[in-house]
This record gives sequence, structure tokens and C-alpha cells, in this order.
Amino acid sequence: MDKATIRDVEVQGKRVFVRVDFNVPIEDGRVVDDGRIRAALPTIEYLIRGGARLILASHLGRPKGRVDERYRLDPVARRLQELLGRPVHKVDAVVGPEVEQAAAGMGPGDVLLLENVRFEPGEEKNDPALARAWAGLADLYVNDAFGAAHRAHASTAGLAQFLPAVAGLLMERELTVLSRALSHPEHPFAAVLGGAKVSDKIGVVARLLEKVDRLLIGGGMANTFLAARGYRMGSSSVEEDRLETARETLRTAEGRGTALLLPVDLVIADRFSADAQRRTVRVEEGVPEGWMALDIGPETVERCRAMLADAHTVIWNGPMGVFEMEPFAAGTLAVAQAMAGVKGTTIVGGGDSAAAVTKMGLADRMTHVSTGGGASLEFLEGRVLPGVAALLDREAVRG
Ligand SMILES: Nc1ncnc2c1ncn2[C@@H]1O[C@H](COP(=O)(O)OP(=O)(O)OP(=O)(O)O)[C@@H](O)[C@H]1O
Ligand SMILES: O=C(O)[C@H](O)COP(=O)(O)O
Repeated sequence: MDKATIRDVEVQGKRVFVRVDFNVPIEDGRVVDDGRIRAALPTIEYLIRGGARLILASHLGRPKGRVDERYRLDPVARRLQELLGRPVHKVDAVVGPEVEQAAAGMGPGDVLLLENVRFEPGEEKNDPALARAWAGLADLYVNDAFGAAHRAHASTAGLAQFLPAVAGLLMERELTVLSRALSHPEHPFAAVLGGAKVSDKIGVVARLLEKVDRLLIGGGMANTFLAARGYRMGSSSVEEDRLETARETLRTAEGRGTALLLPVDLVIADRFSADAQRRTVRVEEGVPEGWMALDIGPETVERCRAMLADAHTVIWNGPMGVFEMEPFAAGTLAVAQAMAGVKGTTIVGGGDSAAAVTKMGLADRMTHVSTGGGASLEFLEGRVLPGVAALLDREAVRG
């Protein structure tokens, strides 16, 4: 990686503002998936061991610049404290005198957690005044929030204008694993893409088509591709305005000789509900009116397994069906299991697919489960992530 990291700078005795992505699911005041908190521990522990004073900041949800009790970070502070096995001092303010006082009273190795940065309207507006106020608390800015690196906000990018800015260890790992897979993949290189919409992922499909040998498209987005191929899709979600894009993609794959696999069978339901009537149809048979495709079928699963069996690099992003409902989770579960059996590098690209793999207890069987949803998609598309672009180059730090 060409960006400087915490290993390239002196942290001893420094006040360090660390942007983390603690945007985690919370139910009844408890963190229900602490994956993102655990993923930030290496950076936090490295800084503690190095004798730094840590000011941690994160967003949670989308409270739109206002205090919203549902999105306070107290449950996160409790979980972080348990995981670290040392006190975490959580303040109820994002910026201002309470924060300044708490920061001033810190000793080496102390950990302070600010309130949800999105309670401040200046955060998402990337207001320099807010970034400057935070910069006044610290000597160094560390961005470890890969999951929010596609946002140009005050705490994810703006701060880098006012403090020396380096990557944390999670940020480094995410960027290294994802870029190595894209630039030097071991072949056969396969990708599995799913999720709700073609419009969200068409950029990723286009970029991956330039790189992979095999591509499976499943989930809701496959419906539009199947409709573009002329299959009847009944009441499935089809993006009519993306049919031409889908056709173009199919032509590109054919032109490049990339094996593009679409579902050959589907699990369909007579309504969008876990207790709907359901059955499996072949795509040639079509989806009857009033029915909708909610998962890939067993034969598609078999083809996916075969596609992955001897792959040396696999990237997966997006569920194969409405996996939140148990009757339509089989396709997603099967892909997760097939990924777990792959001998080479396996990367799960964040969001729902990462949540599915974690829920199935298969996260440890993957080479890398990204903590970024939107961020990993934008990275895979080849876009510049503002939170990364803002960091110092390693060359500049090493002189
Ligand atoms: N056949 C389908 N019909 C309708 N919805 C579907 C279908 N298959 C999957 N979905 C839904 O797609 C949603 C996930 O899509 P999304 O594009 O958000 O993927 P993601 O991997 O979570 O993306 P991100 O990484 O951006 O979070 C899930 O809620 C799932 O229920
Ligand atoms: O959950 C995520 O993908 C990140 O935390 C970014 O959240 P956002 O989409 O609300 O910016």
C-alpha cells in the first residue's frame, strides 16, 4: 500500500484522533454483531501499547445532523470496553467543552469515545470548522474506518487537512487484500454478485468483467438479466430501465470469453413473505404472473459450486436471495459454504454478504471479510475513496 500507516509514524505520548467505523447493528441497547468493533481492535491496541492517547470517533446510522437517542454510542462503548478489557470513557458530546476537557485529562493508553459524529450537521457537510475543532484535540489523525472511506465527511476526510493523516491497520488490510486480488489475482478468478439491484452494482459488474474468468450473477439483480434474455419474470423485481444495460453486459462478457452464469432455476413465491407458497421453476418455464423469484434454485447452486470448486481467487458481494427469510436463504448459504471450501483467496465484500457469512459462522473460513459495504463496492468499481485519498503517501512520511 502506498499510504502511510500508524507503523510509519511516532505515536508515543501523542494524542491521536482515530476515525473508526462502529456502525453496527444494535437491538435493545446491545450490539448484536460486533464484527466491526473487533476489526478495529488491532489499531486500538497498537496505539494503546505505543503509549498514545486515543480519541475514537464513529458514526452510527443516519441521524441527519441531529441528536437522535436511538443512535447514541453507549452500547458500542460498553462492548468496546468488554473487548478491550480496559475502561473506555464515553462522552455525550461530539465536539465542544465537554470533549476538550475529557481529552485534556487523558493519560497515555487512555481511550475516549466521542458521541455519534453524525449528530453534528457539519460532519456530512465536511465542514472545515468542525474538522478544525477536532484537529485542536490531537497531534495525529488515523483513519481506520474503511467502511466509511467512500464518504467525504469531516471525520473521514476533512480532518486530514489539519493534521498528519495515516491509515490504521484495518484500513491497510482492507486496501491491501482488495487491491492485490484485483491487480494480481491467481487464476481461475471467479466473482459472485448478488443483491437487490443492477443499478447499484453495474459499475462493479463492468469492472469485474475486465478481470475475472467466471462471473455468477444471482439475487434480485439476476431478474433484470433474465428478463433481458427474454425469460418471463412474473411479478419479480425487474428494473425495466436497465434491460439495455444488462444486454450490453451480456454482450461484453461474450466478447471477452468470460463465463457469465445466470440462474438456470429459481425459487419462486406467491408473495413477499416467509410463509408464502413456494416452488422451484426452471428459467425457460418462466415465473407465472403474481409469483416472484426470491432465491436461486438447487441446480444453479450446483453450477455455482462447480464454478468455485477449482477457483484460486473468489470475490463475493451480495446475497443470492432474500436471505433474511429462512425459506429463501438456501442459495446464499450454499454460496457461503462453497466459498469456505475454496483453496485459494476468498474475499467477501461487505454489507449483507458479510453479515450472512458471520451469521453462518463461516467468517473464519474466508481469507477476508470486508467491513465495508458501499466502500468495498466503490473500491471494486475502481473509484477513488475520499477517506483514502486524503491520507499521506508513505513516501512523504519516510522522506
Ligand atoms: N430475488 C430477490 N428479490 C428481491 N430482493 C432480493 C432478492 N435477492 C436478494 N434480495 C435482497 O437484496 C438485499 C441486499 O442487496 P444489496 O444490494 O443491499 O446487497 P449488499 O451486499 O448488502 O450491498 P452492500 O454491500 O452495498 O450493503 C437483501 O435485503 C435481499 O433480501
Ligand atoms: O455501513 C456502512 O456501509 C458504513 O458504515 C457507511 O454508512 P453510510 O452508508 O450510512 O454512510
